[in-house]
Amino acid sequence: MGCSFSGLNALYDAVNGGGDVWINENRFRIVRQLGEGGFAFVFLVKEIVADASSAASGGGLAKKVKDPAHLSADGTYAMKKVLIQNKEQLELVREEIRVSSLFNHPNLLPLLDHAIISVKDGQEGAWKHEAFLLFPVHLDGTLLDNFTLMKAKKETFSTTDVLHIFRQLCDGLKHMHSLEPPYAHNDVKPGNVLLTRRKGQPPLAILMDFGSARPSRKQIRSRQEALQLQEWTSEHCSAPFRAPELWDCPSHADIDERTDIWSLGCTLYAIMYGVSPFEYALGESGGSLQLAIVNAQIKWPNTGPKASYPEALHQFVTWMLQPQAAVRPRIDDIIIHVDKLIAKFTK
Ligand SMILES: Nc1ncnc2c1ncn2[C@@H]1O[C@H](COP(=O)(O)OP(=O)(O)OP(=O)(O)O)[C@@H](O)[C@H]1O
Repeated sequence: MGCSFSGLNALYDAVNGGGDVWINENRFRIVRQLGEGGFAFVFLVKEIVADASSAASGGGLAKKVKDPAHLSADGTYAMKKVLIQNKEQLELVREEIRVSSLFNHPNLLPLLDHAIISVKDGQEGAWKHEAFLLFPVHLDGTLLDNFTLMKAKKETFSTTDVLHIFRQLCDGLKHMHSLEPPYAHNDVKPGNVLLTRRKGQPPLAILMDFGSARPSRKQIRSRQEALQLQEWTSEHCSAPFRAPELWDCPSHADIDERTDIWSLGCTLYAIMYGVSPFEYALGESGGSLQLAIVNAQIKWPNTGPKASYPEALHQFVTWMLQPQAAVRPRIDDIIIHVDKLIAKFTK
C-alpha cells in the first residue's frame, strides 16, 4: 500500500501546492474525491484551459473528444486514478481501455481520454505505473449510492422509474451483445450504474466499468477450462449477481452473453428492493450464496411499501433468473417484454 498512498498524496500535494494533473496535453484541477473502488480513486476534476477562447474554438479536451455531447458545459469530469501494483494489473487496465473504446452508446459511459504514467515509489524505490481515466461526471452517483440515500429517507423508485431505468440498461447491454464478436459486461450490478435525476422525467441510467467486459462466447471442453473460467469469474464478477453456470461450470458447456441476463434480473430486483435477490434470500441468518444462486432461491419482500410493485415485475425477474442458461431469454426478448410492461404501467 506504500506506493498507493504515496501516489495519492502526490496527487493531493499537487493540489495543495496549486499544481494540476495532466492527462496528455490537457490539464485538470482536482475539486474533490467522488468515491473509491478496489484499486481506484475517483475525483471530480475541472479542465483548466489556457484561455476561454481556446476552449470555445475547440481547444483542450474538445479537440480530442469525438462526440461533442460528451463534453461538459462547465468543464467538470470524473477522473479515475487506478493504482497498478503489478504486471497483471497493468494488463487489466490496458484491456479496460481497449474494450471501452469499442463501445459508443448513450447508456454506456464513454472513456474520454486516458494516460498510463510511470512513477517512482519513494526516492530509491522501483518504477510503478498509475493510470488516469477520464469520464463524463454524473454527480448523483451510482444506483447503489442512491439506494443508501433513499433507504435513509424510506423512499423507493416508482414502478415507472424502475422500468425506465431498467430499459436504459437493456439498451446499453444490447449494444454490447450485438457487437461482432458479442461482448458480455460480466459485472452488471447497481454499483456499476450511474444515475442522473431529471425533473419531470425518469432518471438517466448509464452502465459503466468495462474492466470485466470480454467476448462473451466460450466453448468449455475440459475440467481445466471450466475451473479456469470459475477462477476468472470469482475475481471479476460480483458474487451476488453472478450466474449459476459461472459458479459451477460443467466440463462441457457453451457459455454466452446470457450470463449478463442473469445479472440483469438480479439488478431489476435490486432496483426495486435495494439488494440482490440472493443476498435477500440469505437474510440475517446467512448461508451459502452459491447454493441460493444455483437453486435460484428467490424470496420477495412482502411487507410495507416493499409490496407495492406489480406481480408482473416479479414474474419478469423470475423469467430472467432461469438457472439453465440455454433456455434463459436473450436481450432482445427482454426488451420486447419491458416495452410491454412500460406500455401497461406508464400512463
Ligand atoms: N463518472 C462518474 N461520475 C460520478 N461518480 C463516479 C463516476 N465514476 C465513479 N464514480 C464514483 O466512484 C466510485 C468508485 O468508482 P468505480 O466503481 O468505477 O471504481 P472501481 O475501482 O471500479 O470499483 P469496484 O472495485 O467496485 O469495481 C463509484 O461508486 C461512484 O460513487
